Amino acid sequence: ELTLDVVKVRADFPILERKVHGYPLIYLDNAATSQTPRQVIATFDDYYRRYNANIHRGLHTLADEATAAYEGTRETVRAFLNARERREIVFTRGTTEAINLVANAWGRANLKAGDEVLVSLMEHHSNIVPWQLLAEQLGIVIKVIPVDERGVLDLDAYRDLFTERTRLVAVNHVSNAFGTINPVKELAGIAHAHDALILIDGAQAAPHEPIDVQDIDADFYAFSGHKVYGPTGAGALYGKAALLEAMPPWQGGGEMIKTVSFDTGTSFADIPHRFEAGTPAIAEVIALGKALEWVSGIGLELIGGWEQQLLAHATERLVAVDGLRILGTAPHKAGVISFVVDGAHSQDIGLLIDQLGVAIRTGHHCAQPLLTHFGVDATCRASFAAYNTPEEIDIFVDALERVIGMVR
Ligand SMILES: Cc1ncc(COP(=O)(O)O)c(CN[C@@H](CS)C(=O)O)c1O
Repeated sequence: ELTLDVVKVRADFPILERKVHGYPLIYLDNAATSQTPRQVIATFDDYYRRYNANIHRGLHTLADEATAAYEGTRETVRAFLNARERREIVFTRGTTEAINLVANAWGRANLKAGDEVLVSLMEHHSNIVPWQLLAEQLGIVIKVIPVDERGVLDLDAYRDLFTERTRLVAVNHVSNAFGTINPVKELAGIAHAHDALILIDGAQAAPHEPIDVQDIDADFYAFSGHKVYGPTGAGALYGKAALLEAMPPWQGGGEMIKTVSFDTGTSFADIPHRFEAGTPAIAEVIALGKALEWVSGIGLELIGGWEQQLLAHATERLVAVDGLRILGTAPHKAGVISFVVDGAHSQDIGLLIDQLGVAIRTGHHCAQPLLTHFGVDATCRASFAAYNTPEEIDIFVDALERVIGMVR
């Protein structure tokens, strides 16, 4: 079957030529942020050289060109998520802002004291803390969906958690700490059967597999551009049109209004601009569109298949390391591996392996409740992308063996 041409892919990433402490960079922290292809980098240069202007307002050529490029990305994101309508795509800074938008614009208008929100134990803090803030301010109740010893969401417990007060399920599509891929279509069906909505945090799914929000029947879906080979500062919230239309704005300012008057009050813009107050990160949004075009040019299925091969190779090599324990052993995982090593602190491993040019992440990965449940306060985490290779994984594991020898 078709396989990804990793040499061709790597040629698009100038940063991969870098040396770190004299060693070739081995970048395995893609769950934190992915690297940026030259086509995306060039977008910034082109924008600021040729058509930088504020959007939606000016009636001049540059403003028209900037607006067309910005709104062109809305169509690119619509297609990427297979949303029905372009107006169902709201640009945000990223996943965190998207989730906060839902919590504040939908949550405050629709949740009242005693209403229940189901959140899984494997959530990232950006899909926990906004709901905790609402719980403090509105008196809503957060219930935690447990996971089993593999880091797989407990579906039976999920079903049992629903009551007539359950209004929303907030879950990630893929765990950034353990790599678990959740059956979001099934989770959505169960939520809807109980008249609850579902928000899906897609930050770690968007880079690894095709997303179809209509097939999933997601009510809200969020992702960040910088994890899908795009820039920081641009991401998107998908929301069903009927839900977005019924939501009040969450930030006030220019762009999100139709008319403003001290006498007759203010009327708000239609969706999605109602949720895009002020001057946005124009170049970043345009670059996000270019990143998604780059991904589609390679093919997400091909990227996902390649990462599965890398995950299998890395898992095979890591399980052979003496004293190493992998956390997160779901049968259905994305390219993320968390592990601990007996007798060695994760942070020490991360610092020392960096001296050999290898970039992994160590710590709690903004998933403290999950790690605490598994009895650790930190793990080492390697996460893969389209430009990684089996040879890089071998260099990583050989370096890991060396470093473990030093710290033990
Ligand atoms: C599942 C999940 N959900 C939300 C976020 C937040 O994305 P932002 O672009 O920062 O808003 C992230 C980002 N996780 C990074 C930084 S903590 C990681 O190293 O795993 C995520 O993985």
